[in-house]
Amino acid sequence: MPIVAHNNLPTFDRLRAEGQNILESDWAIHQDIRELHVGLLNMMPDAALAATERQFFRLVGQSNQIAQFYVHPFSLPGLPRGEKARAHIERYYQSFEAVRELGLDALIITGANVSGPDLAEQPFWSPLIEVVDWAFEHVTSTLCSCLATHAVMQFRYGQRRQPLPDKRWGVYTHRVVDHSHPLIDSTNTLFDVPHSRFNEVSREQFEAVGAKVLVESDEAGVHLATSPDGLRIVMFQGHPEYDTISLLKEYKREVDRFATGARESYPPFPDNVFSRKAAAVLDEHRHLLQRALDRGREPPKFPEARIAEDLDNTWRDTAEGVVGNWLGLIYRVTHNDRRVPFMDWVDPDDPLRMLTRP
Ligand SMILES: CC(C)(COP(=O)(O)OP(=O)(O)OC[C@H]1O[C@@H](n2cnc3c(N)ncnc32)[C@H](O)[C@@H]1OP(=O)(O)O)[C@@H](O)C(=O)NCCC(=O)NCCSC(=O)CCC(=O)O
Ligand SMILES: N[C@@H](CCO)C(=O)O
Repeated sequence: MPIVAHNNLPTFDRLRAEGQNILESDWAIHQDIRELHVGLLNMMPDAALAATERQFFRLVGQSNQIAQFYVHPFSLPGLPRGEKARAHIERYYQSFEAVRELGLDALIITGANVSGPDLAEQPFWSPLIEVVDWAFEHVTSTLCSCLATHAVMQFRYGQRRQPLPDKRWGVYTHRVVDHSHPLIDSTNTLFDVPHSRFNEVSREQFEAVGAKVLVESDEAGVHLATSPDGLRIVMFQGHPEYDTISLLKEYKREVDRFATGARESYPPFPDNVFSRKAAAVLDEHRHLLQRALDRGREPPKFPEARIAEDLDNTWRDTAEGVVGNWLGLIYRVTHNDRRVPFMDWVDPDDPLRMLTRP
């Protein structure tokens, strides 16, 4: 939440000049204080469905301890679902139609697991476009994660993601590229973000369509970019919402796939995740697993608990900071009627310029 400039202390001028979020006192008095409504379009596969819910609820909830947030999860027809996940969605999720009817201030779209190279062939393609197109006109800002970013870059901006030679998988150091943007002007300038993807949209592709690249990694590429207007679509390629154990879970899944013959090669370690001690335990497991397979014996149990207790999380506080900035910016420009994306004097094509009242 912004600080109110309730007198003429020179510090306010200095902070304003830095681009800090300062609320003028006459605006503060008239601000329409209310709760914020955040949609969560959860496209993650069944095994990660509830974990992903928790991750984004946590990020939104912990980003600000004062404002009230209502998070509205919904999903899309066309995503393959087992019985349990389908029942969970039917019981606890809203339909897109119901969400659209009541309106949202913000929308988060998760990543998804897809098979096949062409996103446009996926069964969720048309429903996803419908949601994003509606949101672009009616929701103040949409935050896209990973595959959702790739989909938006393809259908809104005509830039197709490219397959990577090897899966980009691990935790990587990133730098803030544009310090002046209010989404990241108060974060650390150097911070970590997990990535887990086979595909990539490059910096050149973002820049070719006028998107603003805000956070990038030498090793992992672009993490954070926005639509050319600076706010209406916020695109993550990484997974700052991931739990400390998420990449370990994915590694364990790959080891299990090797054990059952579903993958040929033993999986590499995700980058920068395991300590030397953890790597030694996992190498030992690989050795025992290979020996069991060679002798036709039951594979040993994956040493998950031993590894989990040794993992560090080096990305969460920055993730919360960015999400807090995002929700704060949305609050400043959103209309009191939650079905209307912007207050009357905000220019949808340049909403950040209107942070100071005309
Ligand atoms: C790795 C697995 C399979 C792990 O699930 P499992 O059911 O096997 O887990 P498990 O070991 O049996 O443990 C079950 C417990 O762990 C929790 N759990 C499950 N997955 C978790 C996760 N990722 N992070 C944190 N907790 C997790 C469950 O809620 C459950 O908790 P309780 O017992 O407490 O209930 C899953 O998380 C998964 O499918 N993740 C992959 C997600 C994915 O596809 N990402 C793609 C996005 S990337 C993208 O968008 C693609 C871009 C591109 O293609 O380039
Ligand atoms: N954007 C509104 C808050 C949401 O109703 C205001 O600043 O008054």
